[in-house]
Amino acid sequence: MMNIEEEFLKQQILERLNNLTKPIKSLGYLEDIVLKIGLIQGKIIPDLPKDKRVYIFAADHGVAANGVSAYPKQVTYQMVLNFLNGGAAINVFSRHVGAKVYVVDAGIDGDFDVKNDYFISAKIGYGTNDFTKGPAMSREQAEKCIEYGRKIAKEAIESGADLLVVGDMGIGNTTTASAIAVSFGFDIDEILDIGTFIDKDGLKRKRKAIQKAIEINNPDKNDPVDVLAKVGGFCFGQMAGFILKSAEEKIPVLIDGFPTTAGLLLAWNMDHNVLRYVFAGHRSMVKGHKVILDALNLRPILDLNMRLGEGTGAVLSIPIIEAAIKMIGEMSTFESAGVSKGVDQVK
Ligand SMILES: Cc1cc2ncn([C@H]3O[C@H](COP(=O)(O)O)[C@@H](O)[C@H]3O)c2cc1C
Ligand SMILES: O=C(O)c1cccnc1
Repeated sequence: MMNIEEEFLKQQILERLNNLTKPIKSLGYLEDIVLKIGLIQGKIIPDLPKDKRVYIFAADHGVAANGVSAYPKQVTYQMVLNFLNGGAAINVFSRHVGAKVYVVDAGIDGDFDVKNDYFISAKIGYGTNDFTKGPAMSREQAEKCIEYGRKIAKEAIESGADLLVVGDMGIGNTTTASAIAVSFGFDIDEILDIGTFIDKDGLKRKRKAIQKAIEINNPDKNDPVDVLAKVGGFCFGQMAGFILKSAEEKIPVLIDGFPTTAGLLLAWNMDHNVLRYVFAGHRSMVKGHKVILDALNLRPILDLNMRLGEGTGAVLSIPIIEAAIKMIGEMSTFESAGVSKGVDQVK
């Protein structure tokens, strides 16, 4: 619900958009994007982001022991080193758009001996328990995840970040994300996907693991902390806390593919208001991604047949957001350019 000032600002933004030298609404979704950013910043002409950052929440999952991913668990650890060395897809794309890459150890099964300003140790444990055998973590750990995620967002914003991106890394992430989604009532048949390209048998094992997780843990869909504790992962809880805090501080936050959208699902179940600050950077190829985005009424900016994660799709959407901001700030109005308005616009 918008208050009177927000409603007034919205009208002012729409009036400016309609006075720019273009047919009414001809810039489509770009106009919606800049309206949302304007309402977030409380300005008709929003500022361009000056400090763009992606935070990759990395952790291991006990469920990976069930053969639910096409890759071995060690890849989580190895990819973190790759991120820190600047060699992953997210590094390349972030350099391209001028964003900084931060890596969070939310609970990887391994220790890091790195001193790097872009590495954040927020370890809750050495991977979660296998949730096909019992809860992934304790309720205390789940609460700690949310708290750590909030703290990471707080520190990011206090040190100047004005556009945040959520990224994920963790072998077994799409299984855990699916278990979270199914716990909240999504149909497994609409959600289940091959993730990093598992084969038919792997997909069967994945389905079984998700079903077993729900069956034996009985997560309470009205209690998001319970869902996180029973069938979640350390990185998912931290993503949720990060999104909640970003929204509280009125900083736009971009989600990426299926796993980060499961993080949003947890946050949304704690506070529906987060959606005013969240953008879906892209739609990934994972089947359930569209299903969840549609349920949240979030329209993705890009649709590039990607299925990677790390924040890659979201980071690539940043130039579109920037172009939308430049559009409202730099385009001439009909008056300033001496261009004739449409017949219906002339009163
Ligand atoms: C080399 C490599 C780099 C990645 N970067 C992101 N992911 C992505 O794949 C994982 C989830 O897929 P699943 O649920 O099938 O295990 C996550 O780590 C995700 O970020 C990667 C996966 C691999 C193998
Ligand atoms: O949707 C994603 O972002 C995704 C898909 C497959 C593996 N990891 C992430």
